[in-house]
Amino acid sequence: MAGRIEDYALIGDMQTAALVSNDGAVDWLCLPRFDSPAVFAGLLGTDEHGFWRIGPAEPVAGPQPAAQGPVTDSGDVPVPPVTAAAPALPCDRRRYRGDSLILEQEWDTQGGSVRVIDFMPPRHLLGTPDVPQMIRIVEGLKGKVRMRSAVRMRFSYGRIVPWVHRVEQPDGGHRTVAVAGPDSVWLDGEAETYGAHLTTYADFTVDEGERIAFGLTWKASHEPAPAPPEAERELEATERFWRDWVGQCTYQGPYREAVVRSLITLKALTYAPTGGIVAAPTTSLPEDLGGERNWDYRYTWLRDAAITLSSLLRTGYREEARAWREWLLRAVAGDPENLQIMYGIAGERELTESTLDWLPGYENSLPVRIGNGAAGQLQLDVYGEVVEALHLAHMSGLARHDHAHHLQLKLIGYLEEHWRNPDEGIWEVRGPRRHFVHSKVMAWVAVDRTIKLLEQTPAEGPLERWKALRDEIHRDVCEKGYDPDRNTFTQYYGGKELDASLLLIPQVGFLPADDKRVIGTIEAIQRELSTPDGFVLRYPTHDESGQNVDGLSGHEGAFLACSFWLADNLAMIGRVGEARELFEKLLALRNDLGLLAEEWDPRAKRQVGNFPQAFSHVPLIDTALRLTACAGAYLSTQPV
Ligand SMILES: OC[C@H]1O[C@H](O[C@H]2O[C@H](CO)[C@@H](O)[C@H](O)[C@H]2O)[C@H](O)[C@@H](O)[C@@H]1O
Repeated sequence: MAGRIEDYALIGDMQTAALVSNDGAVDWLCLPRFDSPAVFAGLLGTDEHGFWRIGPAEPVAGPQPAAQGPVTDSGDVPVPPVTAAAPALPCDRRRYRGDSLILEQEWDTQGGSVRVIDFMPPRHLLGTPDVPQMIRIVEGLKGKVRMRSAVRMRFSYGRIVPWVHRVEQPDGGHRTVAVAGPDSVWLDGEAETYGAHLTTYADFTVDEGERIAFGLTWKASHEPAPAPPEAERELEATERFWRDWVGQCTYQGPYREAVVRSLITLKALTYAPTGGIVAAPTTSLPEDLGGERNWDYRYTWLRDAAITLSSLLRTGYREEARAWREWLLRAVAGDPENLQIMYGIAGERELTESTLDWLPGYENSLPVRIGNGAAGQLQLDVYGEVVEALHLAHMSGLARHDHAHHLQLKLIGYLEEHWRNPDEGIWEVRGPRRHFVHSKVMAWVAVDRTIKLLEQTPAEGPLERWKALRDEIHRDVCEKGYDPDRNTFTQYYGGKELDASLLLIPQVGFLPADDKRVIGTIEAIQRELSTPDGFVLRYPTHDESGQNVDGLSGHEGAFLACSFWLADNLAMIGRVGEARELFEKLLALRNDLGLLAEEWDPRAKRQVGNFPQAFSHVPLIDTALRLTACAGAYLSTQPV
């Protein structure tokens, strides 16, 4: 059974990622890409939908839970029956190894102590870019510990039981292959395996100082068998890769641990071959436990990717920005009329939404969706976010790119014609299109940054006309999107509702932070959209009569990005103590490994939504930079 969302750790190779529970189970793994069907989908169902657990097969140290089974007359503890797949014992400690994506989980048992080291070597290190691997090394720390590995592969998101057979190995290693349709998955290990209950087991004992490795490799099923992984060599190379990557970080402030973990997480969400960035590596982790607010995030949203790039640029990472700019130019090639708000990680446009009806869902949250219908929406803010990212890339010294320049001018040409239209807005609301204030503000950003570009470079463009356009949008928002009676901007023109995306108004420079309308909006959001803990909802999901306003049933949690934006705004208006307090409360919501989902359920006191989520880690970094700058401690030359 799947654990709480915060029980999971992320490992990945920058082409796909796995979630590993604190009981040693890999409950989510899509192969070979982030958006491929999962081979382990236990996260969205049960063990029947696939998992790979490695953990102790003997009682843990200390008082025993009832389910451990009797001790025999001889004093031996029986190996648990194979029907139980493997005992699921939460580890006693876990951490990432230094600043890396290498996970270490440790258990203390009656026989001793053991560590399981999990990682996915970045594929360019392997020289076989199309062949993902996951490696798990069991290390004896103390005494002698009986262990069990249980692998249940279920291809096609838990639906297909593959053909599994053992393959003789000349060197005495143990190899099993599972095949179904286009996929083959190869399990290598130094321990002998046996099959039972459509599961592959290995029971073994690890002594102090001993290391026993397992590897799982995906290959297209029509191709020759892959070489077994060289676990220790790949561990070393993976550790070196992350050490070198983190070494480029320019941030040295007081929140370094949180910032670095967020940066590593963002890097893990990038798809290395193309420069695309997924919003999260999961689908359908619910925003409302047991509800229908379940979405597939394994795609590249222009919005999420653009803000991710801004954070990476601000902390010294230029290569990712260059790669994403190339991705963007390929993905959006063509008429700006056809711009989508999101694409596949290689720029695919067809992201048709469907449901996987055989999966019971995470804690019965149905439906489980793949694809995302939001791909067909109109979200005008995206133009602002993309142009802002291109602008920042330019300001950070990334070499001018003629196509990027041309694209930017084309986007403004499109906006000039369309900014007056209603849209679905930043929150992708599945209700009627509206004149969302945030969308108009971001249209202003797009025009503003393009004017700055034209002023700074010898490029051609209708500068005066666009200056007039910029003024017109500004006037329109201030007239129609601001409620003078309540001294606050509103969610949409003529509406009364608030929206946390309005917190971006001072951040993007639409109005200065000390403008009374900005301060009024911040205070109104604090009053009307805050949870009792002081976190922030994106918008009210219900009107005064209790009706849902976003086309969906149920409630959602506090939106973590918006809560960071509030902290950021408070710092901008000089309420730095309050900002710091809120920021630190938000940091405390991270799991023990520093990871954040999309939302926080203030009633259940649990993380909810897809995990880990770029849209949460980006504002964490941005607010950390802001607070550090407020303290005068951020000495980098990067813009904040
Ligand atoms: O809640 C409704 C919408 O939720 C998802 O969108 C959210 O996630 C996106 C990716 O991080 C983000 O860009 C967007 O601003 C969020 O609202 C979902 O993908 C949508 O289909 C859904 O309508």
